[in-house]
Amino acid sequence: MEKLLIEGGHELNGTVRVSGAKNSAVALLPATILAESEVTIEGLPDISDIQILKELLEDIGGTVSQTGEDLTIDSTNMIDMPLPNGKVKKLRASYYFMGAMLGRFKKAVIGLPGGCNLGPRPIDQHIKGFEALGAKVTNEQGAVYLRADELVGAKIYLDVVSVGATINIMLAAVRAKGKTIIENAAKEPEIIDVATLLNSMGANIKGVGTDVIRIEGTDDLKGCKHTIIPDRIEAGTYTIMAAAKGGEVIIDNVIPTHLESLTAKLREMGVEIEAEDERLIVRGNRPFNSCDIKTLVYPGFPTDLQQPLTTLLTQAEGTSVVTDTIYSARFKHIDELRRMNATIKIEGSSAIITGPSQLEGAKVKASDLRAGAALVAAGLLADGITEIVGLEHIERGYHDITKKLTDLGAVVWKEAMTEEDQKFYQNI
Ligand SMILES: CC(=O)N[C@H]1[C@@H](OP(=O)(O)OP(=O)(O)OC[C@H]2O[C@@H](n3ccc(=O)[nH]c3=O)[C@H](O)[C@@H]2O)O[C@H](CO)[C@@H](O)[C@@H]1O
Ligand SMILES: C=C(OP(=O)(O)O)C(=O)O
Repeated sequence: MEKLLIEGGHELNGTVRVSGAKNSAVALLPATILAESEVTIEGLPDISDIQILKELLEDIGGTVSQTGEDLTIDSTNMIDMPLPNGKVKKLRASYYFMGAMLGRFKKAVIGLPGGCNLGPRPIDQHIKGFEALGAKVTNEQGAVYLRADELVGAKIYLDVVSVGATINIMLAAVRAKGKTIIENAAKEPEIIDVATLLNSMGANIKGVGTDVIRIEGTDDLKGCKHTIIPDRIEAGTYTIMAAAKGGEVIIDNVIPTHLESLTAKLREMGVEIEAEDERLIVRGNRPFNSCDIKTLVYPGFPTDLQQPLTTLLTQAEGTSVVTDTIYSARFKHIDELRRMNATIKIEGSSAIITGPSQLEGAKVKASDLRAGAALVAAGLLADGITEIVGLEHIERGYHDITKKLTDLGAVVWKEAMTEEDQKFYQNI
């Protein structure tokens, strides 16, 4: 087991290139099951979620070959192998095997998904959608069993705006007979990316990016090539880090409109940001103004950037309130930030941050992916050395964060955990 060490205080300068979007990638790979031939996805991030999905595709009989950041998946010989446990529990997006396998085989057995522990993360809307398409869905000993004689298009109204349910229903509906309409659909850019791949395979999906998606089903899907969109959450994380410790940092390979909710808030705080076609130029200008944030579905402020932004708000003058309306308990990073001398209290689904605080290096634990990103940002700002464990969470979503930060001038390295560390971290 390794820990990440950061010597705080160093200014960041230079260019960081953003990788392909995790939340697209984790849906694009299962979507290839539907093609029954060869699909190439270009520009995938090198993160542990992708490694696991690759293995799951091989477990059901797929052939996966890799050239640099590109994967080619041949799904011709895949079978409806049950995937009840083990790897599926290591990530959230294994739930996309439900929609994709149901679409292709009309049958699937998939363990309940894992992913970041952010409080309750039900999948009732996914199941409601599959049932509306004609599947019988049961839950037995932690696995979801799905079976349909045939899938028939239906009108499905989502009670909750859900990224996962919107994509999962799309995956099954592209192979259903007739027309499916998803109402109150989510509008995140990753959903558009998945629909673009499916349409390149021969699907007929209209309306993605709005809250009504119309799908005309077909069994005639084929192989294709697709380039993934850049990761707006990784880009946002580096933008926040650049605001905290720039210097001048260029965030390269971004779609600036995907980040407008963040850049608007950062400008309100006093951060200087120039947006060009595919890059952001960020300059950290102290003092920072305090501001209030409420996470919302896209195009609102993303919950996945709430935790890293909280770290930056510890540097703002006065009181800021961060409210998470998507995951009301997504605050596991707060105790760790307090350990580093931040002044933050939690009231209901809000964190109330009073700044500015000089953060101090400490031994802290990343309990989930974006908590990890928040702690890395705190380590860059802190006096002295910060030690972070829980790297397995960070590596689910950040392609080589150590190298990217080192290239910007941060002092960051990994070390093996000692027995003393193991004992210390068991108690926090
Ligand atoms: C792999 C992936 O893409 N993960 C992202 C995805 O997660 P995920 O797709 O799991 O998140 P959803 O958009 O589904 O969840 C949004 C809200 O709806 C609720 N809900 C969801 C489904 C359901 O059937 N019933 C229900 O009540 C959830 O508990 C949550 O409160 O979107 C989240 C919200 O932007 C992000 O934080 C995650 O990074
Ligand atoms: C919550 C996240 O991921 P997942 O849904 O994969 O757990 C995230 O990317 O911040």
